[in-house]
Amino acid sequence: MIEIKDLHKSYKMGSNSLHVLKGINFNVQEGELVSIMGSSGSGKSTLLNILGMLDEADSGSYTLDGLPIKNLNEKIAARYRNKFLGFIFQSFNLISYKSALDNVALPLYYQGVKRNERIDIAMSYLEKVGLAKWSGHLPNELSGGQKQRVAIARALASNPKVLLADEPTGALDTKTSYEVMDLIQGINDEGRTILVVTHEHDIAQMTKRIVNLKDGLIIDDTRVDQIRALSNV
Ligand SMILES: Nc1ncnc2c1ncn2[C@@H]1O[C@H](COP(=O)(O)OP(=O)(O)OP(=O)(O)O)[C@@H](O)[C@H]1O
Repeated sequence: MIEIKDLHKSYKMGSNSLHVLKGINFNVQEGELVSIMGSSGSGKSTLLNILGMLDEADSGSYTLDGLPIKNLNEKIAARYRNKFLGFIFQSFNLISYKSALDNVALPLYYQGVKRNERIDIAMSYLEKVGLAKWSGHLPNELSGGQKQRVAIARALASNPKVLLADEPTGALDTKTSYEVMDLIQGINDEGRTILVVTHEHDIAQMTKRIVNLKDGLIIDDTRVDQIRALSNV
């Protein structure tokens, strides 16, 4: 589903340049649930932004579902993003003056889906995340966990192949974090490919594979069941 080869990215700062990704290689198969870990500044968000087609690498290649992602004009990039990718953010990024239902329906509006159909689809995803009863509520009438559920329903509404989650539990307490990860696991069990950026080890342990970044390089890439097997020895 995702193939990354020798990816490099630097940021220019005046006459200096900061080399953030220094040759990243990794593949994600369809249906995987992968966490990307690493300390602050290791390049996690930079990598996620490139995977999300919000930024481009300086060199190397990125292939998404067989399509090379390079030099796309913004219109085509936006079409690919809508078709392939759903985003979940730490701060939920819900529109404050729209109801939960309208927030979930918004990506469908941009895809040109008719209003009645948009509402039906959005409602079915709110049901899926357990929030049908809250459909008419504004984001500030919801708890953090409920807001993240709405954001997950919104990410799913356009039926993307891959979900990209940037610190999805970063603003939540421990119990709510585990509930949101349970939901993410359930969505993955249905076959959806999911990448989760997190700096929390407990959260990464709830995925199936942990990729560790350090100073712009992958220093470890391990299946969680192997870690469990080793810790049981
Ligand atoms: N747009 C930018 N311009 C200049 N430097 C940037 C930019 N974005 C990120 N950086 C720098 O690149 C490095 C990697 O940042 P990045 O946000 O990818 O790390 P991260 O692992 O996600 O960190 P955190 O866990 O703190 O979010 C940092 O030193 C950061 O200051």
